Amino acid sequence: MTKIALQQDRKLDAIVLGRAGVDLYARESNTDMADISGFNKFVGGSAANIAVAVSKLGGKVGFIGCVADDAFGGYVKQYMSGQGINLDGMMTDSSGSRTSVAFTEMKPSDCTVLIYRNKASDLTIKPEQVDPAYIASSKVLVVTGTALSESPSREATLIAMEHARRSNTLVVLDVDYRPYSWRTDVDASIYYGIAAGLSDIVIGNREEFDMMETVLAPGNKDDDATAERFLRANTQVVVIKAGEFGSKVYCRDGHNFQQGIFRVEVQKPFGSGDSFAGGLIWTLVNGGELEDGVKHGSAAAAINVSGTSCTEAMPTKEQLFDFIETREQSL
Ligand SMILES: Nc1ncnc2c1ncn2[C@@H]1O[C@H](COP(=O)(O)OP(=O)(O)O)[C@@H](O)[C@H]1O
Ligand SMILES: O=C(O)C[C@@H](O)[C@H](O)C(=O)COP(=O)(O)O
Repeated sequence: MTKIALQQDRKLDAIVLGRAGVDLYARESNTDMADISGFNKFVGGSAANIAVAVSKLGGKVGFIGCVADDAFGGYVKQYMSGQGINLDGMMTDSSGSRTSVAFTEMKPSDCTVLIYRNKASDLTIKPEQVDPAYIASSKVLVVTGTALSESPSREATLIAMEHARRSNTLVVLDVDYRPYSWRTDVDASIYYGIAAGLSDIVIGNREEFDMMETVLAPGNKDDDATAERFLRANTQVVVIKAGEFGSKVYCRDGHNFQQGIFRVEVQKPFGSGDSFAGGLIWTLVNGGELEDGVKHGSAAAAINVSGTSCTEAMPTKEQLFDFIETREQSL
């Protein structure tokens, strides 16, 4: 079993950096975008989803991001603070940028998710708006990688990671790769490479590691070789997620293991990665073993994909343990 060393004397368990926005989910299941009659409104965005996941499990969570100075921005902040999330690092931009908005179908597979991110407010966050003392008040900094896609958010993210390293705040990178946010895969792989080297734990799926290997190992599909390549600099753990095939975990000391999934009736595929990260991080900040963290992440993801939203379908601690007790894992 593997323990991840963490500073314990911190006010917050985790600060998540990235986008918080509005998610509009189709009212009808198994219906194409063109035929949907309307949408239900929730708060979403990869980073907000992870923050809510950790908070609902009982963690003390903060957030670094930016929303627009408008009604959607207000809605996102109101919901997140209602979830007990500290918003000292949440900025509001009045320059005409827009809070990220996602529209989704509600289908178990081949599910369209359209994200409107023209002039996205989250990407306007500036390095000088990132407070090193805030980062030093947390056990973990979780970075969602889309924040690296554009300046000034890119520089804000890199300095946040640098502050975290200086204050012994554990850094987790959730790759969260959205191809349309980047000019080219080469650009993306270079910035992700820098960010991965600043991270203690790197979490991504195979396609995301393919992108990160664009320059260094184009065409590689071998998870073992990928892990070896990324277990460098500060990185102690690499997690390679594989949807219905579970996940593989590699540690710097040579230990590795796999985690299967908990089979459920899937309502929609999105939200799995964010709930997985939430369950894993919540376990680690509470002093749990890495193996248990990955199992909790896998269970939280299964619960989430069987629900009809991302944030609202994140489980509480009681729901998570009840679920694990009553379900079989398929390995
Ligand atoms: N259909 C599913 N049923 C149960 N668990 C799932 C399912 N899809 C994904 N998961 C769980 O969620 C984790 C992350 O999902 P994955 O799709 O790999 O992430 P991402 O959305 O970031 O690509 C998986 O490793 C698995 O544990
Ligand atoms: O990340 C977004 O901006 C929108 C999300 O809230 C959305 O629901 C989604 O696609 C989450 O997917 P995942 O990150 O692949 O789990």
